[in-house]
Amino acid sequence: MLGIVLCGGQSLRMGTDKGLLDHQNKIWAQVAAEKLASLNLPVKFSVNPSQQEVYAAYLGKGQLIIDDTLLDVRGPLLGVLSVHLSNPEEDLFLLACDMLLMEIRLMEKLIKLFKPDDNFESYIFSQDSRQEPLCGIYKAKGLKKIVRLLQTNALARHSMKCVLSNLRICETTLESQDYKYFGNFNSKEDIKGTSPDNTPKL
Ligand SMILES: Nc1nc2c(ncn2[C@@H]2O[C@H](COP(=O)(O)OP(=O)(O)OP(=O)(O)O)[C@@H](O)[C@H]2O)c(=O)[nH]1
Repeated sequence: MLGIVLCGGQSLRMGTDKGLLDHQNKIWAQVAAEKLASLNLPVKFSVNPSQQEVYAAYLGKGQLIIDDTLLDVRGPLLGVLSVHLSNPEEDLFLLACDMLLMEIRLMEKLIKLFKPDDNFESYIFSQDSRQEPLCGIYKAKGLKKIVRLLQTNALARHSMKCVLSNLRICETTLESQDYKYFGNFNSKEDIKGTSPDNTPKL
């Protein structure tokens, strides 16, 4: 299984590339990578073509998987499918670079549930029946199915939500006290609202 830090977004609400923001002297992309690495996963970073140079300078070119601009999708799904097409046999553990509060113990729960040969194609959390697609496991066999749906124009919407609706999901309901770890930071306002312990520096 590969650990994938998704950092290829436009960061329009933040106004500056979220993955490169500083948190306790590390860039957000690295903070997420360390969480994945602590699960003993090799880690790569999913970025868009315009980010290639700057991310290579921080992380090394070999660490990056660049979005495939020929795919007719956008957003996180573009990152996920680009990673899948360049690593078609790998199951993926995705983590968005802006989920700074994610706890490793929660990610470990998904790893413990994961069985390479069971029937499930994805392992995710949900809160109040809202699924959390950007911290979760996606099996290669499920992503192959999504690519097939896309190629035959049968993926109704090009969103992670729609991806999940087409996969056999092992869904774990979060305890309410764990909801806060799924918060993500999209704007400078979001960052201001964090507790002193978790305040990322800009
Ligand atoms: N590789 C890749 N990752 C993406 C893409 N779009 C979004 N992501 C990642 O998916 C996660 C969720 O993205 P959003 O916060 O919804 O979008 P964003 O583009 O980062 O931010 P906004 O422009 O403010 O919407 C983040 O970790 C993004 O870096 C994309 O086109 N390619």
